[in-house]
Amino acid sequence: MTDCCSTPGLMPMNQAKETLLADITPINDIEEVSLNDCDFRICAENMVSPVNVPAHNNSAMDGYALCADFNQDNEIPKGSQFKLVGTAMAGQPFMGELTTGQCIRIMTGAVVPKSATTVEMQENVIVQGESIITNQSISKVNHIRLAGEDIAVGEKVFSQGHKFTSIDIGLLASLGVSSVKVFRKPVIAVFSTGDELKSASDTLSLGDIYESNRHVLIAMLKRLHVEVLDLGIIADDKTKIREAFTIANTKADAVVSSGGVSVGDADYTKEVLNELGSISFWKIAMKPGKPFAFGKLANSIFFGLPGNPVSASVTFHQLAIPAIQKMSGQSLKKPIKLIAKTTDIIKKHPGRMDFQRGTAFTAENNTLNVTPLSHQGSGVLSSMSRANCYIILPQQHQGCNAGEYVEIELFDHIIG
Ligand SMILES: Nc1nc2c(c(=O)[nH]1)N[C@H]1C(S)=C(S)[C@@H](COP(=O)(O)OP(=O)(O)OC[C@H]3O[C@@H](n4cnc5c(N)ncnc54)[C@H](O)[C@@H]3O)O[C@H]1N2
Ligand code: MOO
Repeated sequence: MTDCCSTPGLMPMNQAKETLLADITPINDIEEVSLNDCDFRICAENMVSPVNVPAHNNSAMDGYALCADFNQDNEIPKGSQFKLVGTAMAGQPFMGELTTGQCIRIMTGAVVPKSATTVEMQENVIVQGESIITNQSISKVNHIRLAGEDIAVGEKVFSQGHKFTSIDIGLLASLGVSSVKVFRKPVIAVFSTGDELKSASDTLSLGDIYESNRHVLIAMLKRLHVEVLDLGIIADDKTKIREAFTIANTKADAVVSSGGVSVGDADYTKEVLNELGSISFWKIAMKPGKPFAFGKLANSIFFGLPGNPVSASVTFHQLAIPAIQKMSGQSLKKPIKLIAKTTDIIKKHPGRMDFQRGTAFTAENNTLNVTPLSHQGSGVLSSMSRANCYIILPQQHQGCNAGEYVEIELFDHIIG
């Protein structure tokens, strides 16, 4: 039996994603921000290091920098004696050089003189007056952090499209960089359509529901660190929907609506979009999310999400988020898919690619297992909230028994 809600001619999910991504032009406006403001921002140029890190050969240990002759095994034998001629601290280098048989006291991070052949930990020597004696054999170039061994001057540190992280900020600081060039954040307009939709402060009448999609979408957009233009709840009224699209077209790079994209009598979103712009495709072989629509206004990209809360969240996450990332100038990374053993039967009719919701866990024998959530309905947001992964079943998959293996995708930081 095929999927009851699948109709012939639905665009395969992967084709929909490729078509949509191919239509996105990355933002090219560049701005300069200070180091402490670049977290989550997208690098707008290929960056090379202006300096060596570390800047100088320096000691990895508190101990002694020695100038020694090494035997054939590149070692200094136990019992060798060195005369102490000075001290090097971090930030206070020893200004002279050593000759064979000499050493200096040295602290972690202090510059190692060019003439020093090795550094030994203080635990491995005995101090006798103005000399030290090795209490074990010592190998060459020990405990010296070489100049440029972390990053060499001129080495590429970040590529255009990289999203800066907290650690990257530290790395940039270690290069003496105080500001970076990043792409402007895209502005994303969001609205929900439906006469039945009410805000938390409203009293519900028969048939009304509390609106949730916009809140999910805005939360995901905030995690993406883009600018959000919240256009609120729009009634099932062509004029009001037209107004919302007109505002979005002048102020936003993309507009995301939910609801009104199916075939119901009040499903006006598609109709208005056809008037003001063009629809690239509508209806895909994806469950949940069949009526997903993608198109363009004069100045903005349009994502029309289905109204059902799970359908809206999954299509937004799977299709709109990668598109917005591309629009932001970010290099796209393919999501990591894993293979897990299902603990329960999985039901599926062929016809659409399923993104079922599951909880993945490591079993006692260290194998990755997944339990499909018992309620897979497109309106059951509570089961999505309990899930930590998608169970992805290809279009022609027909379900499987407990103990069989399926592909899963763990929820990322945008949805999880
Ligand atoms: N005859 C057919 N009917 C439907 C089909 C179909 O192919 N033929 N497709 C079904 C599928 S699949 C989906 S998904 C829905 C999507 O319909 P719409 O995008 O037009 O969404 P609405 O009808 O406006 O709403 C559906 C459902 O979701 C609730 N909703 C809507 N917006 C929100 C919101 N912002 N927050 C919370 N809940 C929301 C709404 O009250 C409805 O219950 O169409 C099927 N029908
Ligand atoms: O595609 Mo709808 O999103 O199955 O409920």
